[in-house]
Amino acid sequence: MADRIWEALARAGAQAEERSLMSLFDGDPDRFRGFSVSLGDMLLDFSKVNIDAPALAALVELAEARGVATKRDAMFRGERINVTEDRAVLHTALRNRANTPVLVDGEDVMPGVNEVLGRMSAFASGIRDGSIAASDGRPFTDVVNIGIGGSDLGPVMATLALAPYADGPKAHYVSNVDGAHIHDVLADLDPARTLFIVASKTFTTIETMTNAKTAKAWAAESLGAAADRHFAAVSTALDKTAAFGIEPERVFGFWDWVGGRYSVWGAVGLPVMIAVGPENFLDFLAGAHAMDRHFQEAPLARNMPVLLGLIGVWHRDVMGYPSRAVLPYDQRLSRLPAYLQQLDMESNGKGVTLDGSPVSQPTGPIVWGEPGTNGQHAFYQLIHQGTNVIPCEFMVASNGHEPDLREHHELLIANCLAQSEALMRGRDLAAAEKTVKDPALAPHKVFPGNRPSTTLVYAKLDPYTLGRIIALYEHRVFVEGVIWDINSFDQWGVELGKELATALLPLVKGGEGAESKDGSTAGLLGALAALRA
Ligand SMILES: O=P(O)(O)OC[C@H]1O[C@H](O)[C@H](O)[C@@H](O)[C@@H]1O
Repeated sequence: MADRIWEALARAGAQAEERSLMSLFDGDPDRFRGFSVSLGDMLLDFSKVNIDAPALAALVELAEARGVATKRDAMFRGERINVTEDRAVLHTALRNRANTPVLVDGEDVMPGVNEVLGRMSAFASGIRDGSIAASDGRPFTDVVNIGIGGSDLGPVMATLALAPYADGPKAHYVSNVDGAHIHDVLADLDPARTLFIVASKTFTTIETMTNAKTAKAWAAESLGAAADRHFAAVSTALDKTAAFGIEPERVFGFWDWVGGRYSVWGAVGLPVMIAVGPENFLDFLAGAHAMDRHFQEAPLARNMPVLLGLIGVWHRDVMGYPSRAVLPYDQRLSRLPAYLQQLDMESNGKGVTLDGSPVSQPTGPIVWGEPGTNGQHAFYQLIHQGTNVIPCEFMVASNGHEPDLREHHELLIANCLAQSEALMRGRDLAAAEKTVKDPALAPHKVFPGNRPSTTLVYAKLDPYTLGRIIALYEHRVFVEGVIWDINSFDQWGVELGKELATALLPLVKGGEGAESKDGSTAGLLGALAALRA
């Protein structure tokens, strides 16, 4: 069944190679309506993807044949779909604002979810109003989250995205084990007014533990034993947070059924909640919940995450494009590409199917991007005229948060729409010749065009909309993972480097044994040792 659909898709792809994107609009005046999908004020336009109605129908048929709906329902029901770690996948329960029961092994997880959310809200409110004070009784002015990967990227991205809503203590983030990171963050802070949140699902991650120890020593240097009152933790490993000396009432837990890169909706979101307040944080959850409901209820052919996933599969597997660019025309989404790199590439950068056999087709693409308009003045050259076709995913709000700067926003929107139009239209040699005096220059001014893009528009980047955007991308990754028959919820690929780093550390410190390494690694160890000041 699926083979037949793939064959039909391959034929559709060959046709698309021969056809101009513009011709699809010529043949269908209603194309925008047919090739876009809405959820409230949010609209995803995919009419500038080189796909026609039969190809779209074949993709939807593929989603049906691969069991996207059944697997989606199994995820929401709490089945152990993360088979290699034997875990359920229930980040959706963290934002289940309907509070309907969600069972794992027959037990409803919602009371626990609500309890942590309630404790987070009380703690965040206490920090914000000063009733939970620093050791000298004054309010905290700064919060430093120490975490990495899923315990960092989500809160960093969301804190920046929701900056207009931030009225609490200032949030800072330390992730890199490079001492430069914690050094530069602490340089401007007063230990007497700083709260640290040590966020680590496992509470073993070497970067986070190293940074946490350094932070503790820094705080203790001026506060002595009172430094303990400047620490909180977010983890699933409550024994380890206790061993680190963090009081149990300052520990916010989550569960093994929440993957790190899917964890911003729960305790990992604590620094965001402290910055913007519990109400805004709940709006963020409500937005994600609205997208969850849409994903569960809308027919596949009108389902935003399903369609975005199918477009991803079309570009990756049918058209053979190796990467995709995420281009938010929204400065406050400038950390979204980095966030999506973990979400997408750690989830779908896999080479074996669920049963361990090699995949038979390309899986997750390379995801990258920067906000527009900055990207236009940097890498868009390659997107327009380079030799790879890079599908672009634009996003832009109808309104900024700065009503006095409306002209800026109009320019932003004009640039966003101009880019997708230029990518689609291109400019042929005849048109290029008209723009130059010297005909030898004309080929340099040719734009191949026919370059696909999607555009997501929304009223305003508020907490509810941010929740919808992130949940949209989470489910898109899920849909693609189901079609590729891979496990989107494990991350074995990050292990080998960690093991080797542990083994290399004694050699970096000057220990014997470099000769047991390959020639390059031994040579680099020697070169770095020789340069050591
Ligand atoms: O939250 P932690 O247990 O400290 O993990 C932090 C990160 O490190 C791991 O190596 C994984 O690649 C990520 O998925 C995870 O988010």
